[in-house]
Amino acid sequence: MSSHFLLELDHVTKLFPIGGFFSREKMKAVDDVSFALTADKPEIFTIVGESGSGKSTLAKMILGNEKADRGSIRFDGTDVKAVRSRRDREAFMAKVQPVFQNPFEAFNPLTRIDEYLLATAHRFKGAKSRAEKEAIADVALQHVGLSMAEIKGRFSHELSGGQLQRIAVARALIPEPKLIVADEPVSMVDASLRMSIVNLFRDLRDALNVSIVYITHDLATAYYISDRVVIMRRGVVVESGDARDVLEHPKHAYSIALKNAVLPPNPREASAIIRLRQRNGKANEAYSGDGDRLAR
Ligand SMILES: Nc1ncnc2c1ncn2[C@@H]1O[C@H](COP(=O)(O)OP(=O)(O)OP(=O)(O)O)[C@@H](O)[C@H]1O
Repeated sequence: MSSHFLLELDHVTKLFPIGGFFSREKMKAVDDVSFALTADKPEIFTIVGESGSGKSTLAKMILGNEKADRGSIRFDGTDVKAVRSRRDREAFMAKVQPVFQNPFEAFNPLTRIDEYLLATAHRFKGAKSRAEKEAIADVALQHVGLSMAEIKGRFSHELSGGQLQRIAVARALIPEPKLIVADEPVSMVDASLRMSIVNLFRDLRDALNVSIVYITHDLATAYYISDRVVIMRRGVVVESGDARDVLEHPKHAYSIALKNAVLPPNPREASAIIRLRQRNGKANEAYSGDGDRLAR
């Protein structure tokens, strides 16, 4: 019985074809991943890994945009594969909202920013009059430290990346979701604003009881806001647990390398890591022992 889980991934695997049109070979982008978020208490659950480790594929499967080849993903007790009709899909999307990496791509430069929020208020909250839509949008904006008065009539190029990402979060809040899946939400945001955006997730967890799946390659922000983490390498979860335990005392060679690559203990070690990266192309390839990625 799994109804006490908000989100439950059970041995999830995703395969992608490799080697051209006639090849039958497939690689495991996500390989036998299991974890669960309880419905009892909201949390920030972070998926950490370098580029290509399968984080975004996992996010797409949780959002129902990619289907798992093996295993199951259940949200609020329902298999996301069973969410097929338009009506079920809308209901699912109201509960599980995405925030994407690039806020500049999320908004058409020719459309006024407030129009997105008003359209979302209409679609998910059934708001009809402009005043009603604006009131809903304003409440969501207040949660991210903005207001309708500040953004009304403005276009995306008139706002900073940080402001746009806050507006993207506000839009995600309008349907009153239970879960936000944020895929690298601060990597395109100015470094000086990153912490304020990730802090926002913490505030939302506490104020609105929303759980966050936070996907990042950045251990610093992961350490700062996560309740629990999983560390992924080449599709596989190599380590998981309480965020402080895992990030302060990583056990797997890859987690240790990832931590050292972000926070080099001393300059000599940092240079060694850089040399290793240069020699191998990627830090990933410097650590073997997790098997290959070909599907069998
Ligand atoms: N649609 C696709 N078709 C084929 N291969 C894919 C597809 N999407 C992802 N992959 C491959 O699956 C692997 C995992 O990719 P994914 O984007 O999930 O990783 P990631 O950890 O999110 O990395 P990044 O941060 O660079 O996006 C990569 O080797 C990628 O090339």
